[in-house]
Amino acid sequence: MIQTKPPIYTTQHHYHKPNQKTMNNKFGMGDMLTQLGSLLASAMFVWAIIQQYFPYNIRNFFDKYSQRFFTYFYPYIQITFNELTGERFKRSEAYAAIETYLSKTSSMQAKRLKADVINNNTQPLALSMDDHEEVSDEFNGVKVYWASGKNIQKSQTISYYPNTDEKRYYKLTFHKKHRELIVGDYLNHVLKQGREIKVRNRLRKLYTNNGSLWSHVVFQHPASFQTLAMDPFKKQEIIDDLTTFSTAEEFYNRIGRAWKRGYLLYGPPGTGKSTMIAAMANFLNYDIYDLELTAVKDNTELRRLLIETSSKSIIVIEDIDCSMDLTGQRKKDTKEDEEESDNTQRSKQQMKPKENDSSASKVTLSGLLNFVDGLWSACGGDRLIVFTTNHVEKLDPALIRRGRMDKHIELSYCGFEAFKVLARNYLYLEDHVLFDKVRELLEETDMTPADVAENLMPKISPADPERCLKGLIDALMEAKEEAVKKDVLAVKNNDIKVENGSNGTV
Ligand SMILES: Nc1ncnc2c1ncn2[C@@H]1O[C@H](COP(=O)(O)OP(=O)(O)OP(=O)(O)O)[C@@H](O)[C@H]1O
Ligand SMILES: [Mg+2]
Repeated sequence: MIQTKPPIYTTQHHYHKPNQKTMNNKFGMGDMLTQLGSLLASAMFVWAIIQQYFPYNIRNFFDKYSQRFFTYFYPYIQITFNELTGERFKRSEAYAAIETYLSKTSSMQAKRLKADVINNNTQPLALSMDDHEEVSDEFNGVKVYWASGKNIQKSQTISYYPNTDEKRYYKLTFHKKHRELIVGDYLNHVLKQGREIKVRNRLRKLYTNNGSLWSHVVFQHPASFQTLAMDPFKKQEIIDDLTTFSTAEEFYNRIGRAWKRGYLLYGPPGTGKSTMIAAMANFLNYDIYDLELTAVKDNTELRRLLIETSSKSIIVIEDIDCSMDLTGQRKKDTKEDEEESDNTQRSKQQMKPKENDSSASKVTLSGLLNFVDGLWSACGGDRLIVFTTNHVEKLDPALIRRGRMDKHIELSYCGFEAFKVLARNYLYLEDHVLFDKVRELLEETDMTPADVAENLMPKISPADPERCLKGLIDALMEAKEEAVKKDVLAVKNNDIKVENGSNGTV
């Protein structure tokens, strides 16, 4: 319920007195309180005069004793939260949380507001009540009052420019009979809510490491689970898993496990692994730390980097199989692997430093494992770690066992359900006569969502959905023919090898 009432303020010091009528009704003190009210009013008048005309130290003296006098009769408790705290006058976290918490109430109740732009216009204006405004709030049926104010101390030095020291504060007023509730549950609620809103409103960051240093840019990726093309049941399962994880702090505490979760995303290039990470970050409102392992000198540097990551973040290691020499097995098979891998994979390998390169990373598998379930787990707060790979079979089982990588998600070639998401996103199409043909071809051919998306991309303006679908069908038929040709060739090669006495293995 909203209720505003004019605050009573003196010119420099501000004293809040809740509405007299409300007090009478509420506490039934009748005439006695009316008289007390006029006594208080006269005292405040005298006080205002003192504030205006007396030197600072005399004012201070009167302040001290008048405060004691008021407190004696006053049935309300007041708590002040100053903006600046500590020796270095850092901005108080409590003040910031209260400001954020009161933003919504202030925008509805206060008559004078301050506005600020947050997040480079990506969010609505942040409103807070101006100095000397007051709003009310309710918690478990108990009404409390928040007033904003500032103390001004005139500078002692003489300067051409007016130099004042403004100390802002929020003052919380409530009846003393609710002391326990307000000081305990209510203030916890205010601080928690305030922090949560702040996290929601903050600019998220994408960190990348240059050697042992993180640098960041603002993370603004439009990917979302809505636009991610994949099987809807699988998608929902991932969303539920993320939601459960992000709200399970108490659960993790209770079972004595660090609040972390590992995801392994695997699948061919262009199936949406990186897109899914962006969608996860947007869904959870987390920062992303994109860790380039090849740029990390050794395990010590890795440790330092990881300890610096903040909570509510996703730590990503892309193409984990190419990032380091994870297993002896892989080293042995390198030659064969390269023959097997497709062009994209090969180019990824080429971008990584050579094994005998002296500047190559000396991060080891055990260093990484230590971080996944050792050191890293000791840093408080919720963190997700996501590994991606095109070749899950090459990873050391120790790295991806449950507990380290809790959830293994395969992102694969485009199915019909995934195609429908892309058709909706790219062409605003829910259904079309050509959909049946697309379904049939998708079942017979492997095409990545990236390729399907490229074919659905309108090439002319305004978009012609039928033309795009026909273009996709042509591409799918072409891919099907290619695949058939490849199969025929492979069978032929095999036959030749068998004729020549080879056992046909490659
Ligand atoms: N499942 C998908 N849903 C929506 N768009 C997708 C999907 N998969 C791929 N795309 C589109 O294809 C592009 C490439 O996808 P992405 O980079 O996520 O693939 P990847 O699996 O990370 O590939 P790589 O293994 O090469 O890193 C994206 O920009 C996105 O537009
Ligand atoms: Mg990728």
